Amino acid sequence: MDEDTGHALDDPLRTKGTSFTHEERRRLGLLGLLPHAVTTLDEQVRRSWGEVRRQATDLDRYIYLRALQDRNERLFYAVLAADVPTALPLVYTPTVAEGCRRFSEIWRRPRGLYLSWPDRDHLAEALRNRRQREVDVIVVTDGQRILGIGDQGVGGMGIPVGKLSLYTLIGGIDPARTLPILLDVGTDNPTLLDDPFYLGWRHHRIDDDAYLAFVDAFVAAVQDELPDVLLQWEDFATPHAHPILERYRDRLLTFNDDIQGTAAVALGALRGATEVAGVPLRDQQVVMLGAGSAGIGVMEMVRQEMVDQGLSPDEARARCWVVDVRGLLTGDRDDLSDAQRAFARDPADVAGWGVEGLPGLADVVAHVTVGVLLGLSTAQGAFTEDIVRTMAGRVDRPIVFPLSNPTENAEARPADLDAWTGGRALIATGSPFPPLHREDGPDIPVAQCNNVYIFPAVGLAVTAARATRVTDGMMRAAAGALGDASPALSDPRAPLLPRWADVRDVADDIALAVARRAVADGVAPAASDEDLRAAVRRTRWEPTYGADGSA
Ligand SMILES: NC(=O)C1=CN([C@@H]2O[C@H](COP(=O)(O)OP(=O)(O)OC[C@H]3O[C@@H](n4cnc5c(N)ncnc54)[C@H](OP(=O)(O)O)[C@@H]3O)[C@@H](O)[C@H]2O)C=CC1
Ligand SMILES: CC(=O)C(=O)O
Ligand SMILES: [Mg+2]
Repeated sequence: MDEDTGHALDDPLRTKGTSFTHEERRRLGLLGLLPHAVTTLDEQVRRSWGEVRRQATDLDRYIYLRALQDRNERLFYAVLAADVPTALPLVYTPTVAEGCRRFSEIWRRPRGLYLSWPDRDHLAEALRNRRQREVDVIVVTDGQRILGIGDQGVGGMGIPVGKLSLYTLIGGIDPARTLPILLDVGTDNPTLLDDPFYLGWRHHRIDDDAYLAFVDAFVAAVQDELPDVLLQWEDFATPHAHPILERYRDRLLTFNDDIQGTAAVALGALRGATEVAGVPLRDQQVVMLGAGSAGIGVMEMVRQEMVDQGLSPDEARARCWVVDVRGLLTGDRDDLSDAQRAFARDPADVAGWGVEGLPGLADVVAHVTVGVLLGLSTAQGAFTEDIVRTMAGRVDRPIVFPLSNPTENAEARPADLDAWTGGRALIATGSPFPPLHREDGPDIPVAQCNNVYIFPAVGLAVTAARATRVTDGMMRAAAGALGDASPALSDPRAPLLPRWADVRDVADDIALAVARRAVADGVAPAASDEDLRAAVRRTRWEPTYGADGSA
């Protein structure tokens, strides 16, 4: 009984803490190990929220919730589910950014796998040591581009842990079947290299061929051990993100969240926005500030959507403008990747503008009737009052999405956008912001256009449908289903994306659309809609206590 006793109380996936009944306590050898009272899960949830609120700062709340996750996973998810809008900013952006920055300082217990360069010849062994035997979803990062806060080395682990908790909360993926992984190939962050408490491999980053060989070895180990797993790449720096995706997308069940997930959520939010603006995407001029993985990924999907709405590829391209830290992407630049080059403008397009050097965002907005302004640049405040007022002087309903994370990286604050446009801007942000105040009616919530609307549903879809690949069509299907769920389609004053209270129902709808497309694309076994719907339902894990303490 001794070992079982330890398991029932200490195993975070099985414990019920004070909710073990007296009968269970006798049967599992727990008698005397708990105070007498038997609480319900609901009481535990309320008590935990009291604890969360009593913490002094959001970082303390993050630490409390992460500790709860390590202690009792079902309670942790029941706590999150009880108040998603309050919980999300604590376990995800913006607080997770602080959790990553201070990862070594706030370290409590291990979770997931740390695959370090010095152990490169033993990756398969390390993978075999995982606590979870069967795994549906891996989220992996190398910590180099964490949100908009750069290289966090081993601290990047906060992101796979956080994303996977949302796979469970929103997508219903069984937490026992999720695996966060950190590839520790060093860090170029001088603060971390100098930090005596830094827990990662204290070394500058490995790069180039050696880096790619390490990633190859990691993928080979995953394929051997977990051939059916969904492998999500997260927060890789742009020079690695695209090449890695291209290398594996036709060989594995895999996708890059920053490139593809962000694209799908942005397109989903644009659906409601263009509807309210009364100008379809095919008739908009779209400007993206930021030409990293996320910005280019979004623009690729935007352009494809314009083509689907009837434009030729060249016509669609002519409506897309991408600006990075140097300025507009133009064909005469020699610093562009292939993915960026696809959006480079002919220098002749801007020759008549009379601008010295490369046009910047303000120049583009001054010379083009921009209807959609998107930001994935990490550049705080880059959507200035002048830029936004100029844009709003040309179009009735300017669509402005400052999407960079965390909060301090946003290209503009919604309240400012609202003021500068006289309430006409259609806004969505990457991190949460307070609602917009209205004198003549209720406050208007700001949609959070974050890939969290997409990746949990994609995970649910591929798990339920037993898909073997993530196709572009599946990501488009996700965008379409999310767009269909936009509250703004039926009420122009409503937010562009669904309320958090509805996010799990919306995830089911997205998952069904993605699963259906997986079958249509031939990457999942044939199944009827009814079968897929039932599979989605069956796959969804719920945070409840079973009838006894054994499972
Ligand atoms: N809302 C969401 O769901 C998501 C949001 N994001 C956010 O998007 C941001 C970017 O991510 P990602 O693309 O991966 O990051 P990158 O660092 O790869 O890309 C940033 C891009 O912005 C450019 N840039 C930097 N500073 C400026 C500036 N002052 N003016 C104009 N352009 C600038 C960079 O140019 P250069 O390379 O020349 O320096 C680069 O092209 C992050 O903040 C991230 O958190 C990402 C994914 C999802
Ligand atoms: C949301 C997200 O994936 C990012 O900011 O990187
Ligand atoms: Mg990311």
